[in-house]
Amino acid sequence: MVSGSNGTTSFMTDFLQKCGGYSVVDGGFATELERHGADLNDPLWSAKCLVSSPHLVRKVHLDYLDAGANIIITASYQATIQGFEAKGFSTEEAEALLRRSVEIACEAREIYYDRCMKDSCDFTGSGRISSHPVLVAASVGSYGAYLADGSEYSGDYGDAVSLETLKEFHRRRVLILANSGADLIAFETIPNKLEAKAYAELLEEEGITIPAWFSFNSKDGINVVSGDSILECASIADSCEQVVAVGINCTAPRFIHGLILSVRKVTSKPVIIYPNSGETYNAELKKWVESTGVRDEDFVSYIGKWRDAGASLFGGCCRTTPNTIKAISRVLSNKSLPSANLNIQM
Ligand SMILES: C[S+](C)CC[C@H](N)C(=O)O
Ligand SMILES: N[C@@H](CCS)C(=O)O
Ligand SMILES: [Zn+2]
Repeated sequence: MVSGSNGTTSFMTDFLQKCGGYSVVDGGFATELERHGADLNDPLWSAKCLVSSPHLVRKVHLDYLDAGANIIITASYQATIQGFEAKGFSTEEAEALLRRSVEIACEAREIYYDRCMKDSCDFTGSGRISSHPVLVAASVGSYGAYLADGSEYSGDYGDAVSLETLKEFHRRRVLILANSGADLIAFETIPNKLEAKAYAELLEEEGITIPAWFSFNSKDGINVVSGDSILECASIADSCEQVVAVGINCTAPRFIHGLILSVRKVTSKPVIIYPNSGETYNAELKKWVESTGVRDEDFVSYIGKWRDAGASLFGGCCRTTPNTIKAISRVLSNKSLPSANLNIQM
């Protein structure tokens, strides 16, 4: 894997080039586990399946690869040492589960590559598919995700939580994921500036050499969910040497266009977007309020606009499915179409 600033700088641009200019990220992971029957009403949320149903975790990764994803995000969003310990696991077991999240994603990628090899897809000498290279991104969800009360949608941790609290909370987990065999770290659903700063300082203090992306969430299209300025948050990401992409996830599609324009004002790093379906989450019930989201067709019809605004990595977050990703993949590979005609047939 890359190390040193030069390698890190070109990591994502090289990858995008290999993918043909744009890259497809996977879709909602936890919500896809739920669609397959997993009960995530648990403080560990999706990380519960690392213990109870690793085969389902692998299947969901594979479904997204089959749908055309170039980047799969591990099941570690809500996997924390503190969260596992609260469930009675030892520190060693908790750390092993974090590593396991990456192993499962890597296994899915191997199965996918083997299958493609058998189907004689276009393989390069290096054993990678030229038109469909795949990265494994180790998810790091926020401190608010660990709290399991939906606070990644408020970003309000109270005055007792300082920069140091957040750095100490994430330190060991980030170190383990950075040395787990993942290609990069996905710091996702970042709800406030303090947590972005904590991640940036951690990466630097620990001399972490694998690349990372920083992805924020918003509920008004102007600021991140805490009310902190997206410009300030994205600037923190821009200043961090290890960060190879900056963007927005788990945010309603209608806010994405304006947010891409804002992010682009403060960084020339590749912009990643993976919106949710636009539905609302009830953190108490751990359930989604249905019928308020956009249909896959509508979601994907925005892709041309988001691409024109300057994004280059596209996927989905909560309540999007392999169908959404299939449609995104199809739209992006149809390069001959002008943006206004980037329509899809589902
Ligand atoms: C992105 S939200 C839907 C994640 C779930 C939350 N941390 C919870 O445990 O309820
Ligand atoms: N990668 C996580 C993000 C939740 S906001 C998931 O898709 O479950
Ligand atoms: Zn989400």
